[in-house]
Amino acid sequence: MLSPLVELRSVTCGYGDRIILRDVNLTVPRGAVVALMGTSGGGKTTVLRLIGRQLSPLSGQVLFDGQDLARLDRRGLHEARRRMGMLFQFGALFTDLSVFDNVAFPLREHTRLSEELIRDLVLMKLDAVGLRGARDLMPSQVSGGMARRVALARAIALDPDLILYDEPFAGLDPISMGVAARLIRALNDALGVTSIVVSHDVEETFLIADHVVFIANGGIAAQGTPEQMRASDDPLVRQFVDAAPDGPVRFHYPASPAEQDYGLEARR
Ligand SMILES: Nc1ncnc2c1ncn2[C@@H]1O[C@H](COP(=O)(O)OP(=O)(O)OP(=O)(O)O)[C@@H](O)[C@H]1O
Repeated sequence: MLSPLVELRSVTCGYGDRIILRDVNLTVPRGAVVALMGTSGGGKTTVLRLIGRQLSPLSGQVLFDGQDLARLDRRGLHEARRRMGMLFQFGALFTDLSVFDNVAFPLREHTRLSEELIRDLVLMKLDAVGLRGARDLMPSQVSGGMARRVALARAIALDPDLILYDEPFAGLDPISMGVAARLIRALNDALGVTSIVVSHDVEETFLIADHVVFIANGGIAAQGTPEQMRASDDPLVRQFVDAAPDGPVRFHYPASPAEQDYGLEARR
């Protein structure tokens, strides 16, 4: 069996004194679309940061293609990151560059390919997301859904092995959401990559994911195929799948007791 492309082994991490994930083990098989879902603030984006090594674990290991990211030197880390395409929430296109130049940017920045070759590659990537014809438009002239697809073309410009998506459906209308979801799956399979998708959108995510991981309360609360998750009787999974407002997910960010904050105790 092939080793997983990404693996978290007993990872504990946090920001400052605050522990966000405790002793987490996660396996992302090659070629799979793995979805990270769960409570707001639960640590989904934190997992992406660990994989990009924008954040280092306090203990445990994060492996990318069998290599412990913490042991890589600058060059090794640069190489590893080059193999990861990242697509963050609102795509963040360079507003003063055309669609074409946005996609060409990483190729110009990280390779010494000729402009002629870059042109072919950019048009291929734009074609893969259905936007070859939009190459000359400026970001202000494309819709939100199209902008997301341009950002995706840019994220795959350097032929990554892994694509990390943070909330790729946020702010999209239902049709663009469906298009984006199918595109993530289609690109995953056509390019032979591995994808990790952080998302709140159960329908779209379950449609395309091979494996769903629910992150809550400092760890992995549940995981399995979308079918297993749909059939699960875990209250947390149910709350998500049924989009129920009440359940084990807490609405409040941890805080000192309200009485104390409002000074009611002192007034008594
Ligand atoms: N740079 C940071 N410094 C301090 N705390 C942070 C930082 N980034 C995130 N956090 C905290 O870590 C927790 C996990 O954040 P993270 O962004 O991973 O959550 P998430 O599951 O992606 O949430 P959401 O679905 O709301 O985007 C949150 O409580 C957040 O406040």
